[in-house]
Amino acid sequence: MSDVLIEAVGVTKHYGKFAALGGVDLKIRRNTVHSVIGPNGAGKTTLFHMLTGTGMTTGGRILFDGHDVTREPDHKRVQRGMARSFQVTALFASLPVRENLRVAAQGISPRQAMNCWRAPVGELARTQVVDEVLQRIGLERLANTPAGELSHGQQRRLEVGMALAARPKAIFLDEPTSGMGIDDLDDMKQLIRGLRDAHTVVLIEHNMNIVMDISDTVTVMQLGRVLAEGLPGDIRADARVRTAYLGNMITGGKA
Ligand SMILES: Nc1ncnc2c1ncn2[C@@H]1O[C@H](COP(=O)(O)OP(=O)(O)OP(=O)(O)O)[C@@H](O)[C@H]1O
Repeated sequence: MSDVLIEAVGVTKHYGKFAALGGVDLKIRRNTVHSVIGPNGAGKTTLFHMLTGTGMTTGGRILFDGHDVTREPDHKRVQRGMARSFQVTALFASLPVRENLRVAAQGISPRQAMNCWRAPVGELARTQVVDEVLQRIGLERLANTPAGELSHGQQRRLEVGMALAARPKAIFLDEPTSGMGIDDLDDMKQLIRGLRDAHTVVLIEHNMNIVMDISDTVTVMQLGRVLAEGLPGDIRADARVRTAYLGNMITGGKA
């Protein structure tokens, strides 16, 4: 089995004449936290969309777990083991945390899950997955609390849990710490860091302290291309990266 789970080869994405991605090569190794950073408009979200199948590439290839998935729609890639973290709006506010996770573990939309005629398939296995996820996201004691009553930080952890409930090989997190208070950041950091034992994490994150603390590999994008890639320490010290960020953001207060 290859060490690489996800590979992008010369991926381009054009919107009319504008190249949002100008030929991106990327290798994401299994069981690592791989962060994608870069200034606003660098192409991070577009790259996520191409990797997860939310959008289709203009050119190049995307390989996942040894399969060429370039032309596969997102739901097919989900079946192969890719998951994106849900948005808070995808949580059922009035349903307990446990029930939200149970719905996600069924791999179907919340609305379908509300269909009471649906047979309870694999109930035991699902309960086990839900228990595992509850523990991972540190919400066991709030399992019976409606999702709408959780703090913002807890809801963001539940979003990650919703993606985990599908037992993905790769989990894509787009700014999982956005809007979080300082108290919640450490919990999220530990959660993401810990995912590597069973998952591969691809992360877009603007908080440089977090990126530098929890990443195995950092890819820096600029103007739709990869500017630099390497270990966090090397990226922090890279002169080109500092220039791209106008010198200060990348230090994350730890220059
Ligand atoms: N649907 C679209 N049509 C035209 N241009 C687009 C479209 N989506 C993205 N772009 C452009 O592609 C470029 C890359 O956008 P993208 O959202 O991927 O950047 P980003 O690195 O995620 O930025 P941010 O950090 O601000 O989220 C930007 O210049 C953006 O305006």
